[in-house]
Amino acid sequence: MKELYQREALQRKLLYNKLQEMRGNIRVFCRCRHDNRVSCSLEFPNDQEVRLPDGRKMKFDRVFNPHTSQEEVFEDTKPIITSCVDGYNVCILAYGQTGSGKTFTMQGNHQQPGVNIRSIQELLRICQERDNIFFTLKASMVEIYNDTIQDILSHDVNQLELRSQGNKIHLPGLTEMLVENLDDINEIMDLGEQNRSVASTKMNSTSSRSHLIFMITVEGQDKASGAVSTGTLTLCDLAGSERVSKSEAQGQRLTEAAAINKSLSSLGQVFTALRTGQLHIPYRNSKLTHILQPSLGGDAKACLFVAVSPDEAHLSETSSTLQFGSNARHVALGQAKKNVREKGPSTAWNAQEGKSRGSRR
Ligand SMILES: Nc1ncnc2c1ncn2[C@@H]1O[C@H](COP(=O)(O)OP(=O)(O)OP(=O)(O)O)[C@@H](O)[C@H]1O
Repeated sequence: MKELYQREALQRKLLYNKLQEMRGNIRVFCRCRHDNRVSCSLEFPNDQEVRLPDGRKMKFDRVFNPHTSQEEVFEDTKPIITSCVDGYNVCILAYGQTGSGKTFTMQGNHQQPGVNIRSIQELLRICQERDNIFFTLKASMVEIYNDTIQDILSHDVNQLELRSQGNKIHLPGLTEMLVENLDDINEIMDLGEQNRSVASTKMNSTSSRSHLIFMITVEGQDKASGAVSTGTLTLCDLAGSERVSKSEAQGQRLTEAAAINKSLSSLGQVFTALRTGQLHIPYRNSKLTHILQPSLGGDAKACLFVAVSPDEAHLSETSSTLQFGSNARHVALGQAKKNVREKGPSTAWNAQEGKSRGSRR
């Protein structure tokens, strides 16, 4: 009986995912962080609902309670992420107030790696498995601080200008690093972390006051047909979403908070415009939404993590974070399209060309 129920539940879940995929809905996952210093103010009646102390229930595509492991979180995200190997643009965003577990979910730590590292590992595994295709993985990392974009993998942490052409965006001078194995991943992560802390010290700020965007481009050339597919995975750890009035910010902190609020509300406006089918989508209202345009612009797949604290003291932020996620669930990007070119010279670097580090776009 139990087995039958589990099979049916799995079947329902697969059908639901298929339907969401056809509509192109943004998948929204809610994760409540673990914190043994406080008792949890939220309840989790099942794996799709969260109940607030006032009795309100919010529904998401998946709810992860404070005891959910990094492995379990990744398992549910994996199918979306790995579709970039087939030429889709995929975007994963983490939204929530400071300290709610966004960085833990995305970056994690050495013992409990998060979505970022697990994603590249999984992409490398799939690329190795498909031996009829030459794959090239390249990684870039940028930080958006006070509406300026900084290249976190360049040694002098260059400031970058954003150029756009239709739905495409370009960041001339952006550092791209070739990823071939686990050592490359660790090297890139370490360099990013080091440069990020140098940059934030220079700016007298903390890294949680900026948005971190990690991009992985997967280019594959079919050895037989020559067709080339290009997929991009954009992993975005957003700055904390708390309100200025609550943080009582002044001076530089106030400027930072205002830039964060502006960019996060631009993100909300983009979601609203997409949800209500407006002709004009205001991507250019902030660097954050502008850089994310190809990932939210109609032919991509997107997944939003809303991270919340279990602490009763943060209930009002928790409630507004959950509301943000709930609104995003109704955003339909349209059915995702693959980026595949028939035959043609690949820009993919294959093994014979050797390793090109720190090459530029
Ligand atoms: N699910 C979890 N299990 C165990 N510890 C967690 C979990 N989520 C977060 N933490 C811990 O809580 C602390 C704050 O988390 P984290 O830095 O990820 O928050 P954040 O939302 O990214 O904050 P900020 O906006 O300041 O960057 C960290 O010490 C982190 O290790």
